[in-house]
Amino acid sequence: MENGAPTAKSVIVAIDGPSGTGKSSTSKAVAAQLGLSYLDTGAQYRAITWWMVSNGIDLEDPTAIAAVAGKPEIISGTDPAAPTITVDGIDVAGPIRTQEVTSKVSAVSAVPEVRSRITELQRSLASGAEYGMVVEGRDIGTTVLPDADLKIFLTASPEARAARRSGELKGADIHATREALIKRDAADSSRKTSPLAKAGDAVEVDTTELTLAQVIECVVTLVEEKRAGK
Ligand SMILES: Nc1ncnc2c1ncn2[C@@H]1O[C@H](COP(=O)(O)OP(=O)(O)OP(=O)(O)O)[C@@H](O)[C@H]1O
Ligand SMILES: Nc1ccn([C@@H]2O[C@H](COP(=O)(O)O)[C@@H](O)[C@H]2O)c(=O)n1
Repeated sequence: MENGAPTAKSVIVAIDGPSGTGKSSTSKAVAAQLGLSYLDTGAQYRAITWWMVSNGIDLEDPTAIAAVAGKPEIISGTDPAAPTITVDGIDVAGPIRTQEVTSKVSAVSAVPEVRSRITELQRSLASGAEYGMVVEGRDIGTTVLPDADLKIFLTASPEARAARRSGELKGADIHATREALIKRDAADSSRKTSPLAKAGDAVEVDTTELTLAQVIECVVTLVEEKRAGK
């Protein structure tokens, strides 16, 4: 307690789910609203994939990927109002969103040496967040932060997710977008090391029929209830 006023206890929130379910948009808004830090773990896997592509690593060869997994220096800025990501000092926020990186990231993120490297970074950032952090990804509740105070698993129908993504990628074919989402989820769910999965103690929120504002409100309420010890 400071100046007689109660201070909110630090809180760690894990938000997982398949692609396009609204993890990033929800996590950023919840973190901003509650004064927490924010970590986009997908951006970290995209960043290491970008580095591998830029350095001509054979992404069909998991041994080649594993051999260089420790080389790039990846730094994530965790302010939800302006999250950043650099690789060896280069701002890669734009390049990590290209179709090339998106189509290759699942192969890189399936390699155990890549996962242990990135998981270590994630745990270190979460433990250093003074007021707590909203961490979003695929394996946060199951593997990275199994002791998180609150775990959320977002879902939505493939049709809703494809429509959201096609709205972002102007002119993109909705059927091709749907197939690409399903393919990436299948790869992420079937890998051996920490696959995309709902933690047993996660709260599942189906966002198909909800607006983004409704999802944010739902998660903020869950965090507040958790903080109040309900
Ligand atoms: N409930 C919602 N209703 C409508 N649009 C939404 C909703 N939630 C998110 N969106 C929109 O869907 C798109 C994808 O959302 P977002 O990037 O947050 O998903 P994601 O789960 O983080 O995806 P990925 O894992 O692929 O990075 C964004 O354009 C976002 O504004
Ligand atoms: N905890 C995580 C987060 C992400 N990945 C991999 O990164 C890819 C990109 O994620 P986006 O959220 O930016 O779409 C994703 O498809 C996974 O391959 C992961 O493995 N674990």
